[in-house]
Amino acid sequence: MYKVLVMDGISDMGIQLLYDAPDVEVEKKNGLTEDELVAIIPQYDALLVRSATKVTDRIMGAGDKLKVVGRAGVGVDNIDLEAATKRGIVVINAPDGNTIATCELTFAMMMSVARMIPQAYKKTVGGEWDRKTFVGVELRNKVLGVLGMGRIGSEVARRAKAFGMTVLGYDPFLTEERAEKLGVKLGTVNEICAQADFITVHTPLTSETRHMISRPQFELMKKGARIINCARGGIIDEMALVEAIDTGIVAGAAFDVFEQEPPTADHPFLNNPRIIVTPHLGASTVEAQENVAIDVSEEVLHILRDEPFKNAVNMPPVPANVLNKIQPYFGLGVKLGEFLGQTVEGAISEITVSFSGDLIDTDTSPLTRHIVKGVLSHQLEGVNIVNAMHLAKTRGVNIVVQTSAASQTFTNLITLTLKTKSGQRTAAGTLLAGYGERIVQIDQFPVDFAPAGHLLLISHNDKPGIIGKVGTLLGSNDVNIATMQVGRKTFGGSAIMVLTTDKETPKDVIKQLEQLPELIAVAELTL
Ligand SMILES: NC(=O)C1=CN([C@@H]2O[C@H](COP(=O)(O)OP(=O)(O)OC[C@H]3O[C@@H](n4cnc5c(N)ncnc54)[C@H](O)[C@@H]3O)[C@@H](O)[C@H]2O)C=CC1
Ligand SMILES: O=C(O)C(=O)COP(=O)(O)O
Repeated sequence: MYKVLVMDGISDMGIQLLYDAPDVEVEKKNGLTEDELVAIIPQYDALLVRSATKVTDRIMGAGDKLKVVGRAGVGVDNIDLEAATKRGIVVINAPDGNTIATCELTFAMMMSVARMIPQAYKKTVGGEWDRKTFVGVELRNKVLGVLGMGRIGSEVARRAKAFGMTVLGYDPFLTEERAEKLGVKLGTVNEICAQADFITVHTPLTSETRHMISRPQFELMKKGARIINCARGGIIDEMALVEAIDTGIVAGAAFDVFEQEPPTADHPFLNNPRIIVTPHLGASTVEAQENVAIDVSEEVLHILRDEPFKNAVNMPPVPANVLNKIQPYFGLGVKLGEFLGQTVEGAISEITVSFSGDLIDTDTSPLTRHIVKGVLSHQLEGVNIVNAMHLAKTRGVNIVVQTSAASQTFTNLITLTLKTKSGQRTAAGTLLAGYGERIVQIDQFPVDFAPAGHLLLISHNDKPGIIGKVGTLLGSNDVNIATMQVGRKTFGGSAIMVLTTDKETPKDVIKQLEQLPELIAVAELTL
């Protein structure tokens, strides 16, 4: 039974999938301190959060069983990604579910700041009928600057066109073509600051975007500019904004997010009549909360059940067309890695993976992760596809990936070579239509067996009677042979024997096998 801890008031409707899962037990908690989380996290396999819970290195370090941290939302700045990656914890988010909610809040904020609705409301309910103070501005014919043209920024730009606004956009990944499609003119941050009547930011908070709008940008702005931040506190320099309001450059600002959340009671935004604020409500709609919770629950279930999942924040994304092509090879990749990893002794200095046949024209890096995971899993605990490459790198293992011309014999072939101090070993595997995963080469010997169950890998000299001796010895020790494969290059030369047995061969039987004069080496492998 997997235990999932759900924090931060994630939508119950959205996580119904988890409640319904027969192999999952859900617990909901709120407002735990780091210490409290550290104390209880060892029981859980998955942790689900919104932005309130800071998922620190300490918490993940204590999460002995923790496989996945799910963020029911976009921003993962509250999760220590590096700490997760080094521990092999998958971090997933739900990037699409709250786009519209946040875009619509941005518009609500833009209109509120243009017409001073919150200020007018406050006076009116206070008994004052003040129609003079609240003369606003229209959006029509104004210039809107959008910094960050991703999901939310693009939706904001679309809607702004309907309001008759001219939209200027900045995003390092925005092509001229896409900008044209959206009806957006491209500009630099400074150009946009100089021309816009309204500026809204929709980037993540990174070292590049921190204080992207600060004193120098405010100095460029038109008198009367209005600023909106429904993305992340810190993208706009809060103190510089207050100054720009005091000096009359900025006429008004609307902030949903703060550099520190919640802000302290003496935060200068909280009693400034030109600044309106909300408590990080961008994603807070019934629809968005349901969407993000559904998305994250689906992915969490996949990860817990070891099923393929779409996207992880701490792993490069895999496009659907690539995934469709290489996913069938994941199992083979892991098995091949596990198989060969068990045949070598001592530290591995190099892992070489060579793809041929159907696998040459596609991005095979996700498959390489599976192979490396398989190789390392015999030597290291807790290795998975998230941390496999990281663990290999930190242990100084060189990973070489090659493609070779189409295989003559097989439609697809993965060849794996492991280098250690004492030499190198190679194995190749293929996915054979109708037969599934097969290992078809060990070192220089052709073989053909399914990489599963208990295996005995025997190197020997090709002499008459050797197969009988091995069979008799195993049989007399009650080890039943399920399949047997013998590979040799030349008559009477060195050869290899791969046996699958119905149960693990006891250590003392391996010792007896090793004493047969024709045998060079015996290895017991379990896959
Ligand atoms: N207030 C709230 O409750 C919510 C806030 N957000 C925040 O809104 C922001 C945007 O979210 P999405 O549009 O979903 O993300 P997204 O990833 O689709 O878009 C972000 C865009 O910012 C761009 N970008 C990155 N660095 C940049 C730079 N230096 N200058 C200009 N552009 C840059 C990226 O290229 C990308 O296109 C995120 O910070 C997210 O956490 C999202 C949902 C709710
Ligand atoms: O998705 C995001 O990035 C958000 O900021 C939403 O945060 P929340 O889930 O409402 O705490």
